Amino acid sequence: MIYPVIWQNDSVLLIDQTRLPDEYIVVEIHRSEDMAEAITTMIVRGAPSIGVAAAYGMYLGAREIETNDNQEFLTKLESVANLLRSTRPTAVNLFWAISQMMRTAYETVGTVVEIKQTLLETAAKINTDNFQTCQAIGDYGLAALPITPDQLIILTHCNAGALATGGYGTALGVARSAWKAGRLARLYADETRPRLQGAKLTAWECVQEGIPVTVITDNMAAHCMKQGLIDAVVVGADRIAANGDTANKIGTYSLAIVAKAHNIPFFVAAPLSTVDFQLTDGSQIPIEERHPEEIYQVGKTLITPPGVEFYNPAFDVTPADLITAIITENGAFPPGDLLLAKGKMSESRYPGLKDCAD
Ligand SMILES: CSC[C@H]1O[C@H](OP(=O)(O)O)[C@H](O)[C@@H]1O
Repeated sequence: MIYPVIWQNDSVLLIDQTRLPDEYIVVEIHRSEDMAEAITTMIVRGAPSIGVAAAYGMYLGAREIETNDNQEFLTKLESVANLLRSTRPTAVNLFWAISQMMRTAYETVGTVVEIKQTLLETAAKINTDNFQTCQAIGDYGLAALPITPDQLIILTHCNAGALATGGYGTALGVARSAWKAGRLARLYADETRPRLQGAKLTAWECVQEGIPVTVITDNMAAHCMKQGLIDAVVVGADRIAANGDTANKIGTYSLAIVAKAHNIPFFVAAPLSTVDFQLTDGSQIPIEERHPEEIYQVGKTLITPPGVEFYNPAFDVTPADLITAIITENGAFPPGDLLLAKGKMSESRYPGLKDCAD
């Protein structure tokens, strides 16, 4: 099993996702500042993964605060939270995880030393819970997939796999569950310009586990659908508004339009910690813009002449009416029924779910 974020020997180990598939490099993170850098530079990436990473980053910052005064500790911990909040704006899981860690710090009755220990335990719980959540998403997704006489071909976009989560994956979790159940013939993976998470990361995960995978360029998806090669599209999410509008990797919106045009079911797979119930619709989701170098440079090759300008939004928003169902750890729901999905979650699990403030 692939775990992108591991606590070991008093430090956080991250699979460096910028080095895959050529090299499998693990980096050790000891300080919150280095964790923030790892999130910003996408050494660790994927909405749930950066939530887990931020949670451990909160602990790494907390353990460096030298005081026995609880109020001074909490004030300084807010500074750690603000540093981690400044890394990437779109994935609400980052803000949700930080919110859980701050809630833990405020609600733990004890010494600063005891609060620090509880913070480490909370980060570990967010990590292991996400793995279990993804397994539930995978199994509910399997049940939601179309029933076909033959095995299915699923198309996915970017990487919503084990690398993007606490393990197992969301969209790839559905593919894994279908593969284990003998219902998946093959996964088609959009390469996903400009960062190529599909070609580099989704393909790598499939090869590691012997799941048949075909990589296509993003502009081939419509042709594949027209040829009848695709039975369903399953993607991840970075932030979902209360009405089901979903922010995900750039290119997801056009994929949803093409799926609709070909009457192919389009699923979003995401934990409920990805739903921002404070947003009424997708127009309020902040969209990260990244450095244009990601567009004009592929490896060491420059692909555009000097003198051009660039626009590099890392995400787009798919309207709820293009989404067949949102698959959560509590089941698959129409995009407009997310409050019903949340209602099925025991409040005691994450009381802070409702305050995923940025
Ligand atoms: C499990 S959902 C992961 C989600 O995050 C990715 O974005 P990035 O690679 O920029 O962190 C992509 O949108 C995936 O669908």
